[in-house]
Amino acid sequence: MSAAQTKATFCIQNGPSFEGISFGANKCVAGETVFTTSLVGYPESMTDPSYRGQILVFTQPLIGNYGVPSGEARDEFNLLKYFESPHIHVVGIIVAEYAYQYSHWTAVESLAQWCQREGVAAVTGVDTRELVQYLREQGSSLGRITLAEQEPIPYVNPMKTNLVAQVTTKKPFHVSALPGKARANVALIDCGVKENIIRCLVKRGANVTVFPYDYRIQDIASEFDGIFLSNGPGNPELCQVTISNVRELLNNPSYDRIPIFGICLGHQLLALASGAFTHKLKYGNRAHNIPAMDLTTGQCHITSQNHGYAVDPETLSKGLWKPYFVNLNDKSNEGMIHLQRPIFSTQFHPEAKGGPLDTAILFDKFFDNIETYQLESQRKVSMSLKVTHNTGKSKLQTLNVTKLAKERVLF
Ligand SMILES: NC(=O)CC[C@H](N)C(=O)O
Repeated sequence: MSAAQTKATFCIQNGPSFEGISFGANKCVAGETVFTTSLVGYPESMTDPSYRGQILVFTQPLIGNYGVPSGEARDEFNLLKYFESPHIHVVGIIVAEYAYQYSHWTAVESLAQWCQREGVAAVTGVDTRELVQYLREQGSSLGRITLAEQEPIPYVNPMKTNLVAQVTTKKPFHVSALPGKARANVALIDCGVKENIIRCLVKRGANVTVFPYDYRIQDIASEFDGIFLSNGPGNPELCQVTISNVRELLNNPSYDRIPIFGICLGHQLLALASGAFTHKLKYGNRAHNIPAMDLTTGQCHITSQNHGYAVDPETLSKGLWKPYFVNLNDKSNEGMIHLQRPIFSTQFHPEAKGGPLDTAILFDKFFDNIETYQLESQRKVSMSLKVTHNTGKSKLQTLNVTKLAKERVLF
């Protein structure tokens, strides 16, 4: 340890302590301790709003060796090219060995510089094997990082707060498909959406209007060809306002053909809105190689995951919903599908980032549902034209999307 290095202690509430060296912000932090077994993708995981308030332990022993790409870089849709949101959401990270030397053609700074700039604590030199064995035995636990001589701060349980309210866009915003490529208008309820989910929609030709998590989607759903429910942090049961909005949407017979797709928290909220239950998993599933079997085909897909809660499949309302995917490691629920309507959701992340892209086909399935819905709606309009000479108002007339912000509104 050089003179400039600061000692750090990572303590688990009612559990072991680990001594290490700080390479992040000069700050004590507390949160829920979770671990990921992913080998790559630390910039994506750390900027994923679903990790809000957590201390993330990487089981991959060497972290930081490819540095951190630019948070300014944008793609052709004006979406962040390398990050999943503009800022880091974990409060701290724990690694076995921080790579002080980094090298990658996209890197603009080191992981240490990035953590320091973003006010995120980071500790290296921890035996993450021992730590993860403890977490697997005891379950996700509260933890805190204390630096050198600083006073320890109290443990905090972020799962008791409405984290979604912190990460959602504060005002609606709009991301357009490329000129000449638009084929659908999708409303996205932002509970902490990852940039790549928006990209997966716009690159398939959706004009995406993103709404705050508490926006009354049931009042404007008729303006859209499909509804998307995003991923997000925390306990899904604390997101009551979204649950009750989605419930109203589901219960409104005039929307019974509208396609809905939910991912991770979106899946859990859809389940709760439909009357099912969720529960907290012992230590969650955070990895890029989790096998999930499609129960409609028997095919197994390797999936990217990051969640601490799961839907109880036995509580899905029989005759209306059925489980869609199952986790082949722990048999937990990985999705649900409506038996009559074009609605489905997954616990895993088909958009990946990081992780395998095997299940990206589910976005195509959503677009197939959208196309069918568009055809059905056109047929209805032409029938009502014959009967009532209705002018068939074009969609998105009442919502002036051109006036909306073009990226998430943070404050
Ligand atoms: N990635 C997510 O959307 C996570 C969902 C939820 N916060 C959970 O931990 O289960």
